[in-house]
Amino acid sequence: ENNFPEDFKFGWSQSGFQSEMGYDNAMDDKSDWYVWVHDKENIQSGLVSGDMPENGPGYWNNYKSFHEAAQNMGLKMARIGVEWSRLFPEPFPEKIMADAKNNSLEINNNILSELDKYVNKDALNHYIEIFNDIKNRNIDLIINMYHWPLPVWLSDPVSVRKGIKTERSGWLNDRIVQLFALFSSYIVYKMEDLAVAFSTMNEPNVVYGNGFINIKSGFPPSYLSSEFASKVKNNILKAHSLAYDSMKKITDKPVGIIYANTYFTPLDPEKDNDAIAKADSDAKWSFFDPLIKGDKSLGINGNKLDWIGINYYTRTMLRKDGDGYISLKGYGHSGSPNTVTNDKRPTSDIGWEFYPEGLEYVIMNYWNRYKLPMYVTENGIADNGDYQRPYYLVSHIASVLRAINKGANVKGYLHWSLVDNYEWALGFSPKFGLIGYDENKKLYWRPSALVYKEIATKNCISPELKHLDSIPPINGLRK
Ligand SMILES: OC[C@@H]1[C@@H](O)[C@H](O)[C@@H](O)c2[nH]c(CCc3ccccc3)c[n+]21
Repeated sequence: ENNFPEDFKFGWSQSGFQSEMGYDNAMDDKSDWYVWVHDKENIQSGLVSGDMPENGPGYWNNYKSFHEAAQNMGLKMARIGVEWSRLFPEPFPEKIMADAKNNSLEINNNILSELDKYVNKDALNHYIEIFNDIKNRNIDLIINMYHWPLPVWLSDPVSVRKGIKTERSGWLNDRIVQLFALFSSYIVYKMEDLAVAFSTMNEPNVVYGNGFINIKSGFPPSYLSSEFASKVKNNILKAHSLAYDSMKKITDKPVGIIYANTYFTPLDPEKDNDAIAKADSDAKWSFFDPLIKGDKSLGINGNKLDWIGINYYTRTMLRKDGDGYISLKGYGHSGSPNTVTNDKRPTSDIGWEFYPEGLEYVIMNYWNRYKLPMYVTENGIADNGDYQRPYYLVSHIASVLRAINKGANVKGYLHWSLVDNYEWALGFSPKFGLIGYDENKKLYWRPSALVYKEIATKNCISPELKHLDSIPPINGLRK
């Protein structure tokens, strides 16, 4: 079958912290990530770029130009993140904090209406205005509750980095389980009619993986501790589970979670194959089995997911190492920028390897294991020249279609991202946008935006574009 299903949605994904700021009145300086990227020691040590998110594309103000571009491109779905720190720049009331601390918080209608007194009304009304504009353009919205920043009254990452004991230790402090569920329920309580689906979190695995294991990633708190990493993982699993239950009391709409995925490949298929299964269970099933099948030790009784968001960019090359495995540099996320890997695959502006076939296999892995509906919620490339993106776009969308034709229930493909934005510790240099913006924040389309428009409006990869479902020609441009 060449056509995507009738109700399949092509769209884009976006997060608050990376895209909202850009004008003085769009400032949100009450989040841990804001503090983190302004921290002098983080900048001096090179842990973060020194770029400032307040110089971003300013979605908070010019969201209409983003939405106009998306509508013009024929896009029918957006996954947008809300920022806890914007909505609640000041702490929740004492009583709520105390109840959450001893895990005795009752999330019900009167506590939700109580929060009306503490929410930043301007921020709340502005998010509702933005989401109404999306709805009025017949674009379906998935609201995501958490995409890495936490309010500063919950998280002081510089103290954690320094090993200074603090109550504001973010996901390390058990109280966050109930506080996150309360926050997520409040968003549904106020915005239920504006979304077709909800996600609790974006890439929880990156939060503990980059925060406490790959501490050179520049993610807060950059504190090496596998014990802390698993503590955060467990609190996040509990928080999602409680949030799911509380949200489902207020809405029948599907509630899912969005996860960072890679396709594990063996360096030597003869020798390294059982490392793949172990890596898959460590990286994926150890997170999803508790939520879907239940986990007594975590007090989760299963069925806490209506859909799964698949984020995919590239593969990871593994080699067996004892009864474990190691991932190899030079491939996948750890290639060198703008060159060619040993597998003759081009790499992006930030060194990520071109590996579209992995997306089909990752989708099939999840489908065969859980039979849950999926969205591809992120896929894209840092490619300022738009040299590879036409090929990247078509070959990954073709990979999704192969999975659909094998029976997987994939309901949409959301590209990362519509417009260039703030790439965390790397700042503004990686250009993931189909669209860029100039010094006056005026949007300009890269050629791939027209390729995506063609696919989205025709709901298929038209014959004229089929040739792009291939590895881009590696010519003189590459060293
Ligand atoms: O790096 C591009 C995007 C980010 O801008 C999104 O906020 C984030 O959801 C996201 N995840 C991934 C794949 C996993 C990853 C996360 C962080 C750093 C490197 C890889 C790529 N991306």
